[in-house]
Amino acid sequence: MTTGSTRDDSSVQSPVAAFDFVIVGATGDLTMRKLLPAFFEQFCRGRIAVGTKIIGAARSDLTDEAYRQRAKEGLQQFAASAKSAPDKIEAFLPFLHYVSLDMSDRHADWTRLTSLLDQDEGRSRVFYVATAPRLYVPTAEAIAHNGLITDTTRLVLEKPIGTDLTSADAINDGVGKHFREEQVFRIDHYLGKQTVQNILALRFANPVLERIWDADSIACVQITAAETVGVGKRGPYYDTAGALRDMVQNHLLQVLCLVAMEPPTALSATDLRDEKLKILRALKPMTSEGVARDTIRGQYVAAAANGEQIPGYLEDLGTPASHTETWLALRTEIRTPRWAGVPFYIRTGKRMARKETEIVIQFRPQPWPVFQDTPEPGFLILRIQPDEGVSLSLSSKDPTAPGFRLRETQLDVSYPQAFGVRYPDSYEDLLMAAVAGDQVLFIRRDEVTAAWQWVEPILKGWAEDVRPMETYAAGTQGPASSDALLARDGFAWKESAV
Ligand SMILES: NC(=O)C1=CN([C@@H]2O[C@H](COP(=O)(O)OP(=O)(O)OC[C@H]3O[C@@H](n4cnc5c(N)ncnc54)[C@H](OP(=O)(O)O)[C@@H]3O)[C@@H](O)[C@H]2O)C=CC1
Ligand SMILES: O=C1O[C@H](COP(=O)(O)O)[C@@H](O)[C@H](O)[C@H]1O
Repeated sequence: MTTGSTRDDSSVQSPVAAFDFVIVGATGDLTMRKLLPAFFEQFCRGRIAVGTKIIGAARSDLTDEAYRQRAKEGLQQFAASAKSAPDKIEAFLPFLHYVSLDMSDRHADWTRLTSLLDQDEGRSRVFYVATAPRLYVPTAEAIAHNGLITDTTRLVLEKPIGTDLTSADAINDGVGKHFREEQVFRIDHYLGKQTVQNILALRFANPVLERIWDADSIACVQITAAETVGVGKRGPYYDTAGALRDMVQNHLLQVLCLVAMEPPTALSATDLRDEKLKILRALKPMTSEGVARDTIRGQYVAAAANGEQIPGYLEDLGTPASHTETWLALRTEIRTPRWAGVPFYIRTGKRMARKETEIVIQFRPQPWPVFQDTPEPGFLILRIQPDEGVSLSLSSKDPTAPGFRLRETQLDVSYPQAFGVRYPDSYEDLLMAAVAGDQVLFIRRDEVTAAWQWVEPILKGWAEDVRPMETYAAGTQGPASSDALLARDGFAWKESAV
């Protein structure tokens, strides 16, 4: 893996060879909040060579100067290093250029964009499509039509890749007419998170863990991605997606794959993605009965929490009715020898009680009684965000009590403390990996297909209402029925202490 090292915040690294990076959708939310700040952080670390061009493209009529001014305001608001290094912003802005262009229109005037692009065939050229997904194929076609695809040209596609298997196939087929699979970089920003990449390090660099990483030792796995925010400005998109398409089909299935996969032969894009694909294909298919039994969906309603009145989803959206789930929980299994019979639970939602993304590995209990107290089940918790780290709970002898009384204690590693650095945003690694042509952190077409194949029966079951929508009060962990999903198997959600 060429990416993923944790960096000393003060260290300056050597620049990568100058490249051309076209952001299609350059005035949008994603560009301002994530993409430009990511490049800026890389610039602060010395990674952006003189001669690099970051070319914003959108239909709005802007000059380079006006775009740089917008970018500056965006960086001041969203870039982590903007406050400590304000002078760097001025030094970074000249790398930015702007082209006013409808990138989905092959017959528009592409001369300015063409003239900005370097003609050196060996130079890395990236088109990052940060527009609505319906523009992905027309944009790829227009780029091809205007003769801008070299051997070292890459196309980065934002999620979502489709809303179901058919639409995903249409996007993949459409861009595949012009770009080879090795040139297509389907982004999943969870793979850019250091803590997600660290799942591989924990598992495959620590034999003590890998040896107990199976159904003999592990009783269940819980993956939670809880957000406190609502749908914000992205309501119109979200209402057509819902939590299953927005979080599970991509991010959380990818996380599950990293937790469950067999060791790859090497950390190459092919080996890693082959192993993830095997897990996606081994997920127990959801039947209609399975959807009714093993899934729960919910929508948040207005509630008071922490002295604050939180609006419901319909108020957030400004609509009288919606059938979109803002929360879900599900149970699945992986049909491999390693995982036979181990339930994997996934839970995600908006407007939950706390922001936390974590993976809980619950170990099997002690098979014979030694102590009068029943030891707590052992847990290994991988904290993806925001309190990045890992903890292992151990039953320990309570020194304040007579005899052998047991208490749960923690071995805890906080990554920011251990490494003493700012944690880079996930887009930093991903953008630079796309420039380098390294696909290890990107999703291959067959993974997208397999993920949709598994998700589709759930969408169908929900469309047929085999599992009716529930509501949950904003600011809570979701509908009460989610406890029953685990209780049935003798488990409970492991909630972090607050
Ligand atoms: N925002 C986020 O947090 C996330 C977004 N995404 C995905 O990223 C993509 C972009 O999202 P977001 O930034 O929120 O969207 P926005 O609506 O904020 O921005 C869309 C951008 O596309 C430009 N645009 C629209 N049509 C064209 C066109 N024909 N040619 C060139 N530019 C065009 C718009 O500018 P103009 O109107 O001037 O052309 C604008 O810059 C979507 O696919 C979204 O699902 C994924 C994960 C998170
Ligand atoms: O892709 C998305 O992810 C975010 C959550 O990302 P995180 O890095 O903050 O965990 C989610 O809010 C958004 O709805 C979804 O589209």
